[in-house]
Amino acid sequence: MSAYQSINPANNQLLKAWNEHDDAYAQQALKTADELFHSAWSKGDIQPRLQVLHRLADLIDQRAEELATIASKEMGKLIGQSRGEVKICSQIARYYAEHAATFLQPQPYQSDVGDAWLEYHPIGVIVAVEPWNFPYYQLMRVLAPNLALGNPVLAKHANIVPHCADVFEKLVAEAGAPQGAWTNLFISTDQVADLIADHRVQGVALTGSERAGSAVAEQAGKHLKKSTLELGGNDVFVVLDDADIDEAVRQGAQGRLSNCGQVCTAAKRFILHEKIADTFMAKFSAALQSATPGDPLDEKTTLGPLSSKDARERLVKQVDDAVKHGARVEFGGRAIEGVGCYYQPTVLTGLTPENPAYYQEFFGPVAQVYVVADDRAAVALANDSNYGLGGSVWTKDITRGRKMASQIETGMVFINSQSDTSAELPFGGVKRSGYGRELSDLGIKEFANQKLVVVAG
Ligand SMILES: NC(=O)C1=CN([C@@H]2O[C@H](COP(=O)(O)OP(=O)(O)OC[C@H]3O[C@@H](n4cnc5c(N)ncnc54)[C@H](OP(=O)(O)O)[C@@H]3O)[C@@H](O)[C@H]2O)C=CC1
Ligand SMILES: CCCCCC(=O)O
Repeated sequence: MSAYQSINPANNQLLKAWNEHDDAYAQQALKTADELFHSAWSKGDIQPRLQVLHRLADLIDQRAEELATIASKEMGKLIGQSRGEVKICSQIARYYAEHAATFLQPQPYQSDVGDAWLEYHPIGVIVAVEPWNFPYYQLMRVLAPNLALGNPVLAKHANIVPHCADVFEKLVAEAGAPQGAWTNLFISTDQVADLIADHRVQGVALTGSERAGSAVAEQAGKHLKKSTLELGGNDVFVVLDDADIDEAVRQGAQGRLSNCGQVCTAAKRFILHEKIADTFMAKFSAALQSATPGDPLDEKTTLGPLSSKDARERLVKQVDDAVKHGARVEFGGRAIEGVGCYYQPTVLTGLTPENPAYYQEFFGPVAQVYVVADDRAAVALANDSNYGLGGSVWTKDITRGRKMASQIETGMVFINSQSDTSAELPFGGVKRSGYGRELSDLGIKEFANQKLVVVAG
């Protein structure tokens, strides 16, 4: 049976098994992509490439409901959230269509050596290895900047979202991109390693687990290829004593439950100032427990399933282990019996550094809650993590919030908002959350040859 299967996690029904691609197919895809890189498409005028992105954005807008429905059926995201993901994909495509030419303008450097400037050139074929949790957004974050720059991309998507992978490839072709600009490959991890080793591949972008990131980055490093990694996160949601409690509760519950908690930048560790902890917990608990499980395609559903049986089994074991090591379940803590991969909204307290779960990301509707006495303790707890992706701080005193944001060791911090993403904002982390930045002017330069040219004075 193929590794690539569309299975609806709301009812565990097999929708379709997709044929895997063999080595010959992957090699042909690489040959086509490399030939495209050496053509006028990649090295010539940027405008034809930007026109494709404009048309892609329009196509996505026109087919938004079809695309959203495919994603919700294949990985369980609530239909409204799938619509939101599709919308940001067209935003990203349009953003690079409108701004890439400016980002890639030669940048002058003042120098006594002579008249100096930096040029931005594509480097070649890029491999993209992407996860299921945002089945279109993760692909668009790589496609848009690299298509604008001129790097062809070979994409290996997660094996549980093949329909999303297939329809994305078809959309890019329908938007007018030549064959080789974006190729979806239903291949194995070994075949990914073979591609990374090939001299025609110049870089690899991965979003996913530390395990996958470590394996892919090792292969990239071994073959001296540039890589970017966007891995897990264990983001804090710090609520200080002067916070807007009701808004913090609304966004904290939304953040923990969105996409059934399967978001790398979701609020996961709730750090509450002791003066407001009881008030926040009462409202937060009510908000989490009010979530109603159901069919992700039903607008009334507020709690979808986890993405797969494996994802739920992992979460069940992870919470059970946390309890074995001393964590307290304030409520939830169990799989929801019945059809589908559902899990109860859960709050864990009493986690100490001696409990392995203290350092773990819960990729599901499971919140860790901590109470602290002051800002210093909040920062110390926030930074006691192997991850460094995002985080949010809630306070009416913006100076206080900015100070804390600067002290939290992550790649992104939001003040008075849950973590978010938008095409114009750099996205990425530090520590075991990976390296590199996607989106914004930074994302288009990660796989660019930033070439210095100097005319001697
Ligand atoms: N940062 C983020 O946005 C995300 C983070 N995660 C993290 O990953 C954890 C597990 O999720 P999971 O779905 O297993 O994510 P994985 O990391 O296993 O999958 C992400 C992608 O990497 C691929 N992959 C996995 N191992 C290798 C390898 N050795 N070489 C090449 N490609 C590889 C997967 O392919 P295949 O599907 O075929 O295995 C998939 O395309 C989550 O609990 C969460 O912590 C998960 C999703 C998104
Ligand atoms: C809306 C936030 C997107 C986060 C993408 C991720 O989980 O990697």
